[in-house]
Amino acid sequence: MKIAVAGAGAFGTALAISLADADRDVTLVARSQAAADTIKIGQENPKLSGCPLPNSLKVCSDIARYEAADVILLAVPTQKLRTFLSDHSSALSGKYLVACCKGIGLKTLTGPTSIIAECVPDSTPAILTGPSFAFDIARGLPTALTLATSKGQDGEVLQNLLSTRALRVYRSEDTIGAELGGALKNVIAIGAGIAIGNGLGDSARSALMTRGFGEMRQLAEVLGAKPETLNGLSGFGDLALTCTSELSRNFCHGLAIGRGQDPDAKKTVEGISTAQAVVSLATKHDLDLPVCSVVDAICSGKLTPKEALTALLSRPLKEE
Ligand SMILES: NC(=O)C1=CN([C@@H]2O[C@H](COP(=O)(O)OP(=O)(O)OC[C@H]3O[C@@H](n4cnc5c(N)ncnc54)[C@H](OP(=O)(O)O)[C@@H]3O)[C@@H](O)[C@H]2O)C=CC1
Ligand SMILES: O=C(CO)COP(=O)(O)O
Repeated sequence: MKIAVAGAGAFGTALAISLADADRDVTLVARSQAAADTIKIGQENPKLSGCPLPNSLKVCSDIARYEAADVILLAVPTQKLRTFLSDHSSALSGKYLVACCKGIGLKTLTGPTSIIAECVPDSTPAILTGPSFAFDIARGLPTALTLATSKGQDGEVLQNLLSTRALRVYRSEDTIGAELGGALKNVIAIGAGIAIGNGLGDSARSALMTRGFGEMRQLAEVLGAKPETLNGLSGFGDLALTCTSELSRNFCHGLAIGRGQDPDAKKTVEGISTAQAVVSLATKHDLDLPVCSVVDAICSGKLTPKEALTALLSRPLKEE
């Protein structure tokens, strides 16, 4: 099967390297010829420097590659996914479309697989998610991910295609649970970064992670996820990674805020828009999600970290 990777950022490039290393027929499709040339000439992507491309990896900006492919990995940020799919819907029809992004679309408050189904109705939507930094995947370090698609047979095809000797893909039919786990953990990771940056300590981080995980499960269940999916790689697994590593952009965004510094606005930090989406979903479904709400309030400048801490600590005491 032919694979095309849409979105020549850090994650798309890492997946393309890993699959080319495993002898898959894979093409990385950059947004512009200039971006493709930069990658080809340097034999590495400046967005993933230090990770050389294997010779077998094809790089181009030719969207005809989507028509020629059987499977397209969508490694564009979630808020850009709808535009990308709408712009290329005819080339993408009839394909396996595997979202590799972690977020909730602000327009419809739905995850990537719903956005795919809406924009390219005759495709097979799937999501690849779970604890994995682009650098780890590109360097062939052991990684385990979840591949979720609503039909088991399609899941098996994709599981076999995307697994390599180092990258172990587990299958699920719970697309909603898998995509919500990956999206929501970014919000909690920003909160964990704020706590650490603000000098609140590891115990505070653990409290935020645990209470935040409860909010992830609560919202996901209301939206139709299976609770056990949140306990797996795409939920708990990715939460643990992202809340504890300075390789995470979401965690580092929080760290900067907690330290009173300006976060790097050029980085892809999915948790900011996801926090906004979560607040809208909480209102719609009448849910109390205090950790996600204060993260959104801090990111949008409505609360300072100190005010957010006071708000959380002064909530009424309750049973766990
Ligand atoms: N980096 C990581 O370690 C991991 C990332 N992810 C997820 O992967 C997704 C992408 O993140 P990541 O690769 O790191 O982000 P990057 O910022 O490194 O890359 C995003 C890429 O998407 C491209 N892009 C944006 N809009 C379009 C479009 N309309 N058409 C084509 N390309 C487009 C950008 O191109 P341009 O520069 O021209 O705008 C850029 O190359 C996120 O959802 C993230 O959560 C998941 C696991 C790990
Ligand atoms: O999703 C990731 C790890 O699984 C990457 O996290 P960041 O987007 O925060 O860098």
